Amino acid sequence: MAGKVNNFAIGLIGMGDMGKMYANRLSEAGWRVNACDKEDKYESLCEEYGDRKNIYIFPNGHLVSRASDYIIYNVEAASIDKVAAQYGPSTKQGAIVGGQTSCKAPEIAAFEKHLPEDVDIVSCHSLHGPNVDPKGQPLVLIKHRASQGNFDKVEHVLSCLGSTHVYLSASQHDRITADTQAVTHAAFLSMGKAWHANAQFPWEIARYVGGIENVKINLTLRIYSQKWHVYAGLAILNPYAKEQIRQYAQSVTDLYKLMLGGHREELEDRIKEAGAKVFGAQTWDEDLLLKDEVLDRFSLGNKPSTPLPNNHLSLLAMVDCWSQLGIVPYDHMICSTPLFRLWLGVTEYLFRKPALLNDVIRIAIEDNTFRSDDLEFTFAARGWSDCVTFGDFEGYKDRFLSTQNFFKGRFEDATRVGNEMIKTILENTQK
Ligand SMILES: NC(=O)C1=CN([C@@H]2O[C@H](COP(=O)(O)OP(=O)(O)OC[C@H]3O[C@@H](n4cnc5c(N)ncnc54)[C@H](OP(=O)(O)O)[C@@H]3O)[C@@H](O)[C@H]2O)C=CC1
Ligand SMILES: O=C(O)C(=O)Cc1ccc(O)cc1
Repeated sequence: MAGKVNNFAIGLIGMGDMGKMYANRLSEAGWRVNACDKEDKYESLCEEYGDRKNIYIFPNGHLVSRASDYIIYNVEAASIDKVAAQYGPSTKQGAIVGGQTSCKAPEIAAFEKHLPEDVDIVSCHSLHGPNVDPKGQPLVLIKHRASQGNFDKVEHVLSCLGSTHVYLSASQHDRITADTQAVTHAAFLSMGKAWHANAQFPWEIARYVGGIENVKINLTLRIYSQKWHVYAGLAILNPYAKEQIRQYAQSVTDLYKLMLGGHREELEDRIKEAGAKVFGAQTWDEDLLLKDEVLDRFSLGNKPSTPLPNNHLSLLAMVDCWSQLGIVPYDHMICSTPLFRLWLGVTEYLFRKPALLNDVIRIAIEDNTFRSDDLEFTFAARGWSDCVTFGDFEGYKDRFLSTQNFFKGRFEDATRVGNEMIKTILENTQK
């Protein structure tokens, strides 16, 4: 398909972080973009985009929908039903509609319910945040109700992002992202909650500085510096996420009890069995995915001469969780976010160094110093799991915002250091 399809206009409903990223990229590629957010943002969006070539701001989604050939909803996952009900019936005849929300079950249900029958449905999901270069990152494309011609048009339009296209059904998408995203976030959210509960800034404590601790700290702060609704939406609304997050909390609890009870043999067997199930079939490259010299560079604090030991409950539980659910995380690489790749990288780091893993198991049994930290981590994992199981958006929001507030003084530093870290590690791991 050559160039732009005759006067084919893209509509964007929702001009938050992701909507703006799409608007900028698509307009730069030469597409006409009709965009809106809520009516009260009309003036400020007109000011921001007034002299931008190819971007036309409208007061609301009715006006965007009737003037556009391919409309992408970029709103909060929890609002998709309401917003599609509002603007769906105004969709131009024969147009294509899609959503870019992180969870597809509610999005597809909303489109089926509210869109006229002559409208095709092709959804998408960029598996990265708004400040990451989309080039080479996975972009899921879902041909839910569409002619091949219309699907090809969508693919042609979105090719300007330079992402790697992944073709899935809505339910395959939700199953995979429950693991790559929802469980990964649950682990980091729990670390943040536990540090907060113990009033610790982890970069100030010897136990938490250096090596893989830097990854944990930087990624935790990165998540807490973002919008709560993104994380709440993709966990609470994903039909598969409840089970996976529940298993993570169960694995944390089981391992913590084995540590508390001093059951060394049982702990060791369970961890090593889990490791064999998850990593056993891997043929490793010569190099570790992550290296100490690299990881040590990205600290928010000063590295102490003798860092204190750590039993890495959060990592052991992740591998146990994958093992209990029969998940091989490498099978999900097609849908991996940068965060997931780093999380898998640190678990791999631990499990590929037998001496380190043995040491971690020994510390877990013998060293009582961190029982209170681990207790808070266990409570936190259970708390997030309960929120998700009960569909408790308000509880999720309160839990998220209180810890966001605790860490907020360091978000600027953490984002700077975290961006550098992610860039360096991902460059190293893509070689
Ligand atoms: N942030 C990320 O890393 C990623 C997010 N996503 C998904 O993309 C979607 C958007 O996320 P993101 O851009 O980060 O979130 P934002 O909160 O930044 O953007 C959502 C925007 O939609 C607006 N909106 C809500 N209702 C309407 C309406 N009726 N008409 C027009 N606009 C409306 C919101 O306004 P208001 O704030 O006033 O409600 C807000 O400006 C979410 O579903 C998210 O899950 C996907 C990939 C990555
Ligand atoms: O990498 C992650 O997991 C993030 O936190 C960024 C993110 C958030 C929501 C998405 O739907 C996709 C990516």
